[in-house]
Amino acid sequence: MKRTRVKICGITRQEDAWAAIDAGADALGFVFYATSPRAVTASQAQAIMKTLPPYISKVGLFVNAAAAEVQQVVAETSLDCLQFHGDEAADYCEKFNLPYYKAIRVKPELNLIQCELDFASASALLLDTFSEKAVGGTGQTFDWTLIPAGMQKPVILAGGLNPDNVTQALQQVQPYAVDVSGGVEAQKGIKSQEKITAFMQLVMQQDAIRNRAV
Ligand SMILES: O=C(O)c1ccccc1NCC(=O)[C@H](O)[C@H](O)COP(=O)(O)O
Repeated sequence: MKRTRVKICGITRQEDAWAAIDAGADALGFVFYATSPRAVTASQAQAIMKTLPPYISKVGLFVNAAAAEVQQVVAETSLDCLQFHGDEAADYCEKFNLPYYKAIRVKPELNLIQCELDFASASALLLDTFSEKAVGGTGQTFDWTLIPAGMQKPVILAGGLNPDNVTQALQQVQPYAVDVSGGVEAQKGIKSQEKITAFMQLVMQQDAIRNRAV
């Protein structure tokens, strides 16, 4: 029985965290990147994290942050995992004694098999949309045919997913997990309970169809 994991990223409010958990999400993302409209401080994030039940993964997102900044956030929060969304190298990502995902902003000329080798220590690769305008949270999809068959690491599909396109994404890519932020928002930084629920139901529906077929 296969199940697609779901991370809801860009959590800024306790009620949004709980809307995601109640709908069945596996992981919550907290953005520690000051220029993002979804940015939280360590103390804001920890105030939310301490209300969460067990078995929900708390992921801290950083973009080219100084190592000391990451260390401080790790010390002040109960993060389970780190997500590096900038140009970080593997030896930097490995410094923090926590599992990490490396976000790769996909472009046609990029060799994703080489990325898996470059980030051999990563728990997963998170494939997101490349944009000149923003490092992440673009709300735009990328060309999923650029993902090669036979990737060895778990693939977390991100970038512009929403209730209108997640079914097609799951059918086409069959990723280990999907990651969504803007597609389940009412406005930037504020999640919509209805959109989260719709998104989760579609993922579960697709999993049920896939499991019936095998
Ligand atoms: O959300 C942001 O503002 C952000 C800023 C800088 C780097 C990454 C950022 N977000 C990444 C995510 O929320 C997700 O991991 C993923 O990229 C999905 O975003 P979206 O396209 O909005 O679904």
